[in-house]
Amino acid sequence: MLQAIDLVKRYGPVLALDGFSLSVAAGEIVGLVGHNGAGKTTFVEIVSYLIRQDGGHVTVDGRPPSASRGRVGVAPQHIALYPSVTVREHLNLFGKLAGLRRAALDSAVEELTVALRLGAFIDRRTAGLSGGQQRRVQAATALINRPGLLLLDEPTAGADLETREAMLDVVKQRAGDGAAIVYTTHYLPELVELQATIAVARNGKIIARGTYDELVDGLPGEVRLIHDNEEEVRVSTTQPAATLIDLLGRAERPISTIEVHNPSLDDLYRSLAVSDAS
Ligand SMILES: Nc1ncnc2c1ncn2[C@@H]1O[C@H](COP(=O)(O)OP(=O)(O)OP(=O)(O)O)[C@@H](O)[C@H]1O
Repeated sequence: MLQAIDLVKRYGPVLALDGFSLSVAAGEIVGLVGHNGAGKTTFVEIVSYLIRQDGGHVTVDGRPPSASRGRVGVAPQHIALYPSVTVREHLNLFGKLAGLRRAALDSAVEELTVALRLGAFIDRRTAGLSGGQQRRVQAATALINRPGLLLLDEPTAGADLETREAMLDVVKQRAGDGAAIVYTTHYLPELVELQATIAVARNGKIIARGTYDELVDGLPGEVRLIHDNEEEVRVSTTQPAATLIDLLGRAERPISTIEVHNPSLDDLYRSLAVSDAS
């Protein structure tokens, strides 16, 4: 559905994209991760035809971004809503712009109102909504016409639990219906929950791509125990469950706290930085 090959984008002396290649199949969720400035938003902006690349090729379902409007739903990182327009008016506006009419539009608005839990504020202007509520409205505008490609740039940034759950449920459902999804985040557990393929961007290119198990399994996590006398034990381990059982079996004092940390995105970046340098 989405194919990007060797994209290059320069901002003066800054090389924002430097041979960025990524493909996403119908029904696939790709979790695009990477440090600040890695090029994720620049990539999303090129695919959504907000900016042009200086080199490389990108197609959506075989067409260039200039001919793909309506097939691509974008929820940008920075909220872009009309402050004095209500949520319902936003959905109607974006739906009509995407070609939906009457019954189809009404049912799409109804479906998203339920799925993204917009009902309590559907007739309020967006200016008065909380950040999490605005995020949900922004996502709804991207989803309204069931586009074949969804670009969701940090759709849960600053979101509360309810917003995050609603968003993840809708994303899973749309992928199940066949949409290709690029999901940018700084939060690895979301990608685990979405069963996403993970693509790691660094310095304007994708340097690794794979399932969670392929990329993250085998990286060390940590088990931390605190005894009732406040003595602390920390063990770095690739097998947290086995290590925890072992430590509990050998503990000679009662334990007041147990913490198990799975590998984080930072652990993944560190491991890739090490393999890059070697
Ligand atoms: N309009 C612009 N003008 C100049 N430089 C830009 C512009 N947009 C992006 N850049 C630069 O391009 C590089 C890539 O930025 P981009 O926003 O794509 O990164 P990102 O991976 O999305 O980061 P974040 O996680 O912070 O959102 C950065 O060095 C950034 O400063």
